[in-house]
Amino acid sequence: MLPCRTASRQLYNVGSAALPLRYPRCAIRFPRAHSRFFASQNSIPAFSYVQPQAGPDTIFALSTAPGKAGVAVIRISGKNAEEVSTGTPIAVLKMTHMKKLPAPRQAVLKKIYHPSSKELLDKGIVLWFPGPQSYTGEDTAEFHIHGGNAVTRSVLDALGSITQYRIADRGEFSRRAFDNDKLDLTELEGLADLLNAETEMQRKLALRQAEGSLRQQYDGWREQLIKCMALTEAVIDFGEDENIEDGVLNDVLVIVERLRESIKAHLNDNRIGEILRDGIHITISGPPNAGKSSFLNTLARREAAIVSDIPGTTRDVVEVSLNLGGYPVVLSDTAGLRESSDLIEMEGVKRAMAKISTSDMHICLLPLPEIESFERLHGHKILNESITPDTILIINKSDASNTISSKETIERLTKTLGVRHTWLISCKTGEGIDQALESLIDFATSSSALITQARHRFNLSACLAALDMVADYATSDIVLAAEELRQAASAIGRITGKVDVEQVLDMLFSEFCIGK
Ligand SMILES: Nc1nc2c(ncn2[C@@H]2O[C@H](COP(=O)(O)OP(=O)(O)OP(=O)(O)O)[C@@H](O)[C@H]2O)c(=O)[nH]1
Ligand SMILES: [Mg+2]
Repeated sequence: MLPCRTASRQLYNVGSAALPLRYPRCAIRFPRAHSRFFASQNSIPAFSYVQPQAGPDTIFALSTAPGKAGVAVIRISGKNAEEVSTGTPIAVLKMTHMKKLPAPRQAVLKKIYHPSSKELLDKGIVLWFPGPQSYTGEDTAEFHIHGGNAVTRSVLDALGSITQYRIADRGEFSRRAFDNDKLDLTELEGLADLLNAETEMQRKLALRQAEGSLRQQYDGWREQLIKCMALTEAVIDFGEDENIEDGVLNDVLVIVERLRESIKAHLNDNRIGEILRDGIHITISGPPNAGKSSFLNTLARREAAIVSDIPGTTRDVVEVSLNLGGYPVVLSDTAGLRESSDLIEMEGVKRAMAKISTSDMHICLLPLPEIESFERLHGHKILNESITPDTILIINKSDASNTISSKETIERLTKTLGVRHTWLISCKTGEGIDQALESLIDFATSSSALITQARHRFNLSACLAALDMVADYATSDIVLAAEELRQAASAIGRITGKVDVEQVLDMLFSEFCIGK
């Protein structure tokens, strides 16, 4: 099987001209569907197969933040060297005066010298990670040195003096890890998010993704699709052959149906992953004087918005960025919703409505003392327009009215407005605030793998659309069904960065023993 694989890799690089290479090597009859397969490889997006970087260069960079620090880590990565006299081993040996490389992954304390002038630069820890058991998959070394500016510069200069050593480009270590199949695109995105995470929840989400939570899920789906592709191709080419079992197509449809359900459920997640990554946008709206600005200030724990008993105090949108229980939140206070002849106030109302429509979560705040009149008037026009079943109704000023006698009114209003959640609070006494906060946070809790990027959602939707077509074509035109399966697999492959025809062939060979 190995020569086959090698030939196939060459195919990727040189295109269809190299096709005949694999036939004599594999000594198999090559069916017509496979030529269709190869022909379609031209449509694979550029990043689906990443050409390894040309040249034998070894890269190095300061991996810790620049500036004064206790320790600075300099990382070096180069192609796996056959001999210790090339690539990464050179720096390790020449700069520490060691006769042989240290044991892999074991810290050794060494003096560090300039490789040509032999000048002593620092004393630090040296770590050696022979490829492929390293972050990049290449031979890698780390120097943990003193974190002073002059020390780090001297060691970086010394590394730069070694032939074919160069400073790494931005993200080049990770790029090499991707090229060497150590990480897929979702893990790389998770890693980037982890470095940018500002709240506890963002950290957890990014770490889960960097650890491969999405990769496992998507790779599993892709594997299933590849199996379906192999089965369908076999039916196309050997349909009449007695080796093909009955009901193969049915098996494909069962798998496709299962995948459709799983992908649909994954897509139907209220965008929680993206929201957590980018921050939850919550808008507070309601009639004038309901206590919207007071609620914003209570959550922000500062006087971010002006509070007064004059209705119509807030005229514009006031935004505050918060960390609510580890979740990044952008909270917007808005102008009170009411009809007015004041042009400025109406502009504020317009802005409030626009904010509500673009936010991830909408809170409608009503004052308890006026709740009866709201019910009698059936709210009012603008207020009603802003409320959807996803709106969270918060009744404020519980201290200013009898909550027991209002209980029934609140229940009726909740029903009339058709909202699912209603909470009772008092910004004045703090009653119900903690529960409201907790419920707000509950909205964003989930332990499953979450979609974190619009790119994933786009490709998953494309995959789902292609799977819908598979079900449609399966009985009428199996060749088109096979093409839709290929589209579905490439859509998933575009998320992880893998689109590889080789796996389909492997699966086909193993399941049907072609050429036996
Ligand atoms: N008793 C009581 N008064 C409150 C409570 N919350 C806010 N208030 C008072 O209600 C009045 C209006 O509060 P704001 O927070 O300015 O109300 P708003 O909804 O932002 O009003 P506009 O900006 O005019 O739309 C102020 O006098 C607050 O002190 C509460 O829980 N209980
Ligand atoms: Mg206000």
